[in-house]
Amino acid sequence: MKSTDTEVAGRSLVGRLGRETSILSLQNGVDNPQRLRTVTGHPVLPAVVYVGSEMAGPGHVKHHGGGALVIGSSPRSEALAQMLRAADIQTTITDDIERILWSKLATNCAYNALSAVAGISYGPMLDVEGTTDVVTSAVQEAINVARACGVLVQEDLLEQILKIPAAMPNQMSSTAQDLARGKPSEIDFLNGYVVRKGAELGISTPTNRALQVMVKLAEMKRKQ
Ligand SMILES: NC(=O)C1=CN([C@@H]2O[C@H](COP(=O)(O)OP(=O)(O)OC[C@H]3O[C@@H](n4cnc5c(N)ncnc54)[C@H](OP(=O)(O)O)[C@@H]3O)[C@@H](O)[C@H]2O)C=CC1
Ligand SMILES: CC(C)(CO)C(=O)C(=O)O
Repeated sequence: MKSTDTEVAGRSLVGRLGRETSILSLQNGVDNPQRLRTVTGHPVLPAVVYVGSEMAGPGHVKHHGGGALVIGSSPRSEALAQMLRAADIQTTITDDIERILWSKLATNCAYNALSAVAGISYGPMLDVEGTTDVVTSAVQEAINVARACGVLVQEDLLEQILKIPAAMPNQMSSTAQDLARGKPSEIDFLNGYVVRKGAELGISTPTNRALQVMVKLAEMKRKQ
């Protein structure tokens, strides 16, 4: 589910889970596992989802690239990973899930809002002069906030992020898909999270703020 639905969906699980049940959070953003733990009282395994997909119609999932999962380590993770691998889902376990969650968040901060506001797929985005500067600035701000939260991302993160448009040229961000479907976006949990944490920790995040506001304005326009 989307980050906007985490509490409602989590609460709906309360009373339906076995005492030993762990929950897997297959979501973008970095704070969903903690929010799910708070409402369910159950262990929650964070997962980072490396896939580009969309619902092209009822019962029709369109795959644009990727397909791997990285899940956080826990006593349950190996059994879960084996189950996922048996279903042909490439799954790895990491002791450093916070770093990977933040790296994915930086990726979402780079492209989701731009794809959503322009209604454009990733392929041609970097051809527009200045887009690389905006992406670089959004990623650098996210890295600064991650560092202030005690999380060091990989050194070549920006370089990897700049390769994504070539790797998933037809992908529209999940935020673009939300806007197109008239659904609330997750922007407050993506660029918005970086802005909130940045404000808390005294780190300036003007590019992420602008990207968040642009998506909020597009959402407002859709409602008019
Ligand atoms: N799409 C992509 O390419 C990628 C998405 N992600 C992340 O994965 C997560 C899910 O995204 P995605 O699958 O695209 O989202 P979708 O909007 O396609 O699907 C969300 C699903 O959650 C269900 N849902 C919503 N509220 C509840 C609830 N209270 N109880 C039970 N189910 C509920 C919805 O049901 P219903 O349809 O009935 O409303 C829907 O089936 C997000 O965090 C997203 O950022 C990560 C990587 C790539
Ligand atoms: C496609 C991808 C990986 C990058 O933006 C994504 O996570 C999303 O659209 O939310």
